[in-house]
Amino acid sequence: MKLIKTVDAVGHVLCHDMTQIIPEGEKRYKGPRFRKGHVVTQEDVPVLLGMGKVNLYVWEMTPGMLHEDEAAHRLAALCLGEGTAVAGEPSEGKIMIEAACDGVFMLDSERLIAVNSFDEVMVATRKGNFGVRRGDKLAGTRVIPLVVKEEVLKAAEAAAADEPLMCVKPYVLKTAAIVATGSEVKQGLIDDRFTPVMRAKLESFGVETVVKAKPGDEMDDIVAAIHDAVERDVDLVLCTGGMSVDPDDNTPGSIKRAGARIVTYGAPVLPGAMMLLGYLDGRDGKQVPVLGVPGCAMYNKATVLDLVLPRIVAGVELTKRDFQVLGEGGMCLGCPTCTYPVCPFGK
Ligand SMILES: Nc1nc2c(c(=O)[nH]1)N[C@H]1C(S)=C(S)[C@@H](COP(=O)(O)OP(=O)(O)OC[C@H]3O[C@@H](n4cnc5c(N)ncnc54)[C@H](O)[C@@H]3O)O[C@H]1N2
Ligand code: MOO
Repeated sequence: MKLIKTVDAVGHVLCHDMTQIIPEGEKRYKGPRFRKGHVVTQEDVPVLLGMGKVNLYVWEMTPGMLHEDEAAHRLAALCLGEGTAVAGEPSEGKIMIEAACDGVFMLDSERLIAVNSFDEVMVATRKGNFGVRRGDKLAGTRVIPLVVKEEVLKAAEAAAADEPLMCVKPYVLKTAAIVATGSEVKQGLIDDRFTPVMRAKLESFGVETVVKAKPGDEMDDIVAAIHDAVERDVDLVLCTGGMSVDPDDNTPGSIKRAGARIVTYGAPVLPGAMMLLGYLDGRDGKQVPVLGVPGCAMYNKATVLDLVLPRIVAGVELTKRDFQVLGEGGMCLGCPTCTYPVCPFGK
């Protein structure tokens, strides 16, 4: 910070707000006329002199220093992957990033930490792996001081390693089969309550249920229903029930026998500990996700399914680690009134 004559201040950055008071008349006003961070222009000089400001405290804009707004644009550029966009111009040095389409918001947590490890730089985001709508806020970023050494930005850019930190992947899976297991369901001893719940959930991601099967509990029948669904070229197969330890809980074994490459049977999430995810070879090398969804998903508003479905529908192939990391925050608190997704579940 240095003190300079106002007449020499063009191009320099103000260090604090400048209050203007016009006591009467049409232009009666009291408030900040120039904001901290404002870059003084030629036209501002007479206004400042008229406010009695002969001298100003300014940041020195020496070569190699960037104004916070320019730095904000540089930081935004690090963030912007597929399906994201800048939301307007920087305001007081902060720039916002929003979703350019519906989809699942994904970010690289490790590189985000690397960028945030530089003292004068910050990028704050919403939690990754959740569904967002077009126009939703995703992230905000700024530098902390009013002016910053360009070398700090360069270091942050190197930490981001030429890859956007975040993206919104649009939902690409369009059709599903629901295979509702259970002899009681097949025989009509109870109404099938699971299929409508799953159909509505899939629909909320734009997935239409085009095949419905009730194969009972026999493994051969469940395998045949899964194969039939894949032959009909659905994008996703969702099997309900029969996921636990009863002797006639044959769904995991059937999914395996159908030939699925099993990613996980079990997840550190409650409800939903008994979920299974595998992939089956479909037409033209397509990898078809096959889900085994435990009974809790028929009953609870939010389960493990909600934590993984956005990515699955966006065509992201999940790994065992994607499930392992769900443990922290993976316990639903069972609040009397469920406010999911505005709650800590999965966060
Ligand atoms: N000894 C253990 N028992 C249980 C465990 C365990 O680890 N050890 N896990 C529990 C958990 S957690 C869950 S979740 C459930 C898993 O249930 P399943 O997926 O095996 O569900 P089912 O046994 O097939 O059915 C449970 C219940 O829901 C009814 N059901 C099933 N499908 C439908 C449908 N389409 N429409 C209506 N109702 C349906 C079914 O008739 C049963 O009443 O296991 C716990 N037990
Ligand atoms: O663990 Mo069950 O699959 O939580 O409700």
